Amino acid sequence: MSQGKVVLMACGSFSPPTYMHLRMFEIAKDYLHSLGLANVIGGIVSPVHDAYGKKDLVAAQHRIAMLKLALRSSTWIKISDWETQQNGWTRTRISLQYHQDIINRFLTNISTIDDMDAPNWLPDDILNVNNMNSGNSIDEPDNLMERLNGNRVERVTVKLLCGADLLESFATPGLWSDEDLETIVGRHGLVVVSRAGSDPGRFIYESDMLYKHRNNVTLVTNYIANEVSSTVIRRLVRRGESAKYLTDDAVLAYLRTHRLYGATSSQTEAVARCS
Ligand SMILES: Nc1ncnc2c1ncn2[C@@H]1O[C@H](COP(=O)(O)OP(=O)(O)OP(=O)(O)O)[C@@H](O)[C@H]1O
Ligand SMILES: O=C(O)c1ccc[n+]([C@@H]2O[C@H](COP(=O)([O-])O)[C@@H](O)[C@H]2O)c1
Repeated sequence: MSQGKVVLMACGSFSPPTYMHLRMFEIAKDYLHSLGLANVIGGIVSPVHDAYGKKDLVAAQHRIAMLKLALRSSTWIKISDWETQQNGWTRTRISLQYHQDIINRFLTNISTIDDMDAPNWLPDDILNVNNMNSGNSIDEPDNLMERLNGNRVERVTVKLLCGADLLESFATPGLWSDEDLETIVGRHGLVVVSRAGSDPGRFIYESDMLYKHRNNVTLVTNYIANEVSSTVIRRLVRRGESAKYLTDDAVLAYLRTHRLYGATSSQTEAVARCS
């Protein structure tokens, strides 16, 4: 049965963004559409706050600039800087809820946000509210929203899009709160893209919480496996080796210009000579 309108949101460091960070959106969207599981109307990349403190996490302004370069040809994946603008690190449950609330409030034009400018991460389809609401069946009508709006409005669910390694981090002691995980999986839902070395099906089976909510977890097999990661790119850059074709040329040029991850000036000059 269709799960209705969905926005996919990926959280992470993106330090730097790789082709796989963006590719997973395409793979997930195609899978959900081909099986009629959901109508994906947008994608959001939400880079983590600097205070997350992960090793090699460069300043958010750089990560966002690189994401903009990597996503300049995308028609449907947007970047949200909301997490990076908060006073400190934001838990993923809070971020999913925030983005979902804003989308649904915008959709129903609730008075508390009457004067709200549309955030630049809002999916284009949401901006065209009339199109959104025409001729769609409603799986779970929300009476409050219908009353407020006087229309039948289908709510949007923001689901967490992640790689299987992030799913498996749920078992890291003390990393996630049980209550948050229950909400993320039970209320939002997960779309998990396979990654070498991970067995998400078994991981779900072995977790009582995930097994209980397994209908809300979509596993997507990435048949064109690609183990590029930010770690790999940082290592190559640090060693003065080529990271070309692992991420966008413009991302590589940016990180060299700004000497990120130990990129050297000679690398910068080499790029300049070639372009
Ligand atoms: N090759 C990949 N296949 C599937 N998912 C991926 C891949 N690389 C990253 N992801 C997913 O992208 C999201 C953001 O991850 P993150 O920023 O940690 O990327 P990363 O490349 O794994 O970073 P790092 O190497 O710094 O740990 C996570 O959900 C992660 O699982
Ligand atoms: O919400 C939580 O409790 C939580 C615990 C651990 C990690 N996260 C999020 O998961 C993402 C992990 O990113 P990374 O680069 O460490 O794979 C990042 O967006 C974090 O905010 C979130």
